Amino acid sequence: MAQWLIKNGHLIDPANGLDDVLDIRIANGKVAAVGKSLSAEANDEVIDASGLVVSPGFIDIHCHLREPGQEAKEDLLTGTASAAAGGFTTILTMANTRPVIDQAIIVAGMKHKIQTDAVVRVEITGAVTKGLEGKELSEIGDMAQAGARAFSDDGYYVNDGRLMRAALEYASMFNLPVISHSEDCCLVADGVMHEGCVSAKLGLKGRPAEAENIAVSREIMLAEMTGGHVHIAHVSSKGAVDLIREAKAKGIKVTAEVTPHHLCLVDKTIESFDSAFKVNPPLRTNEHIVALIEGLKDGTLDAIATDHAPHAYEEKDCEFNEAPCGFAGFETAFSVLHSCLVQTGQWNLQALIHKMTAGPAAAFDWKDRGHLSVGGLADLVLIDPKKEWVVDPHAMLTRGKSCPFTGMEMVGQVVRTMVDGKWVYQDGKIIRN
Ligand SMILES: NC(=O)N[C@@H](CC(=O)O)C(=O)O
Ligand SMILES: [Zn+2]
Repeated sequence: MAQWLIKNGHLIDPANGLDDVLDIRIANGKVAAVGKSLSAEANDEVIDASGLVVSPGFIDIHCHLREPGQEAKEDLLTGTASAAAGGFTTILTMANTRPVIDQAIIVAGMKHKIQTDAVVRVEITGAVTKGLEGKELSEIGDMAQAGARAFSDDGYYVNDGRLMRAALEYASMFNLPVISHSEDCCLVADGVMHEGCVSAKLGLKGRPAEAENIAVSREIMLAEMTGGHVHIAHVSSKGAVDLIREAKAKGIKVTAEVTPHHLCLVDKTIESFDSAFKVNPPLRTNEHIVALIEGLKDGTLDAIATDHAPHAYEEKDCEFNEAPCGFAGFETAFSVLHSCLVQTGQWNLQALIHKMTAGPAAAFDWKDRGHLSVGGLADLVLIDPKKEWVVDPHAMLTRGKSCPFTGMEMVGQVVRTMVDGKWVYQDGKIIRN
């Protein structure tokens, strides 16, 4: 197996408190050494990482790989290639597939397919309810035993509080989180964008922030009642941030994530009627963005998650009201946040890397990921923090070519990704080992 000595990079490993120019040696798929001026051993291939940032591989706890069943949108090959290009070495894929991942046998089938097709580590979410129908609990225990790492009906709120309570109780027996897509179904009904001045002006039906706040409060109360771990997906409202902050202070087991698009885009973009901006929960306003950034800074929000939700271009290429929600997110995530929040002085690179590595790992208690400890997994990325590029979805590896960041100028990009001690991505290309 190849051995690597990556020299002179700016190594940022928040879990280990490292932020310095350091060398790192990789051997046998593990981190063999981290330190100043390490000397190459026989068989080491030396990489000069001067000017580059070396980070633990990113962890995405919310994505949609569309397999099984919707391969026109994405599959394990294209989805994990896209993840590798974005610097993600572990991703958690959601259960809203066809068929829905709601039985142990489907989890097992996915695990098998992942072994042959995936270039990054893929973890699996099982559905909370059978067929995501919100009527009957799925076989949570069986799926946990088959290797599911979380449970979620993402795409839908589990409207029946009794089912959500039971899901939290069962999942907690396996120490696994239940991930909530928190939007009250009745309040969002057929809304297509954030409810506010812009939706009123455009005459489009709204999804109020209150729908999210109400949904989040129930989840917090059920987590307190059951002692289970609830994780709030794609937090987008100020009210939700406040509720989660309060719940954490009380010691309730709640964790939360925020997406790059909710941090960097507002509802006003929809004045173009471009369906690339259509997503659930919807893009909101600056007031919400300020609260989300505050939530990241004070630890209320544990992780950045992409909610990579690709659709075939033809599906998105239609009237705003008719278009499906969501878009690809892996290949823009780091660059968008680096350009939009770090370059503008609102945040710093160390904190951004923390929320993409140690943050998600700690939220889901994935102890072997999100750090570059000696003896640990060699999952890492090299980032060129100065690289300038323009977002062009047609140059991306995902099949989801509709992207709300199209044409935006970026500063900073992932240039190499290593999983398990092997390079899987370099300068625009996937390396299949
Ligand atoms: N976020 C979205 O707008 N869409 C997601 C579902 C989801 O995460 O809610 C999808 O699967 O397309
Ligand atoms: Zn969702």
